[in-house]
Amino acid sequence: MSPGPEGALRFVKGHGTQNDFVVIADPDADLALGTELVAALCDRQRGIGADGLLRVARSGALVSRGVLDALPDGVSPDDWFMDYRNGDGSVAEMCGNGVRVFAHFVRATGLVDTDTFPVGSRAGARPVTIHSFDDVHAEVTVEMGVARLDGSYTVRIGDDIYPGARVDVGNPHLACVVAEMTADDLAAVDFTAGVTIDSAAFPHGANVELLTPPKEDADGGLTARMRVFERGVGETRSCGTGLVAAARAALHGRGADSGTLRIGIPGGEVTVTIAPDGSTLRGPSMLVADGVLRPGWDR
Ligand SMILES: N[C@@H](CCC[C@H](N)C(=O)O)C(=O)O
Repeated sequence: MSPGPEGALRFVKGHGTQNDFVVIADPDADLALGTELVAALCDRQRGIGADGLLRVARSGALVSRGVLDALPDGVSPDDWFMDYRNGDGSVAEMCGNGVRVFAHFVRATGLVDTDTFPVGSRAGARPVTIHSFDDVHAEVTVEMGVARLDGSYTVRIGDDIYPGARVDVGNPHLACVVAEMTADDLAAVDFTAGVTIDSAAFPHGANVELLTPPKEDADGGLTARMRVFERGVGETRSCGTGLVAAARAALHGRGADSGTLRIGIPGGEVTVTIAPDGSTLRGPSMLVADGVLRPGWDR
């Protein structure tokens, strides 16, 4: 898939647990993806509408075009690179749900013909395993790297203050495991009342997660529920890096540096496994629609 005749642009719409993306294949990085263009494409009234945009390009082409200064850690020039943008047009280092959708897209369109391969991101290479896929559905595990705890901070949401942990998953998070919070309490939190973090502690902003304390289910597994307010987007129905950050913080609160959590978010459920030397995120991807932007759509 590539830009079509007379400026027509093909896209696919996909989501990972309802964190939704416009996916554009641009192997040679020909498109000038400016902030305004991305924001317009992701706008739910004047564009296609999405939480973010995934450009599918060869890593080496992004360096040649000056989109990337250099290849990130572990990324080779021929690797497919997820050039991720938030819905407001800003660039982010990583997107966990985005990697699942990206991997599904390159596998289902035949750009890749194996079930394990690396996906390039600004945070470094993120190896993936495709457990199953067809043109619409896939189940994908992403190796998300080490989730690093980095101090305690708070967030104000409306009139309420929540303590949390700063966690680096390649992008910045403030993960708040809220003592005694039930799923109903979590559902009642009003992000529209305003979400304020300490800008000195988070000079580049942060994604904010609220998580209920993990509980043991009938099988002895740990489960929790989460909501997220994303940098560059607002509340989304899921955030892969946020789920890893929240799982890391929750296990740490239980005195553990490894373990597995099933976490429910408004858009579905994923499984996160944390270990001292890395973490994984397993969940679904859906490719929902193919489309073509009409020339002049943005004027
Ligand atoms: N939804 C994503 C995270 C996208 C980037 C984030 N908003 C940021 O600015 O860091 C995910 O699934 O991880």
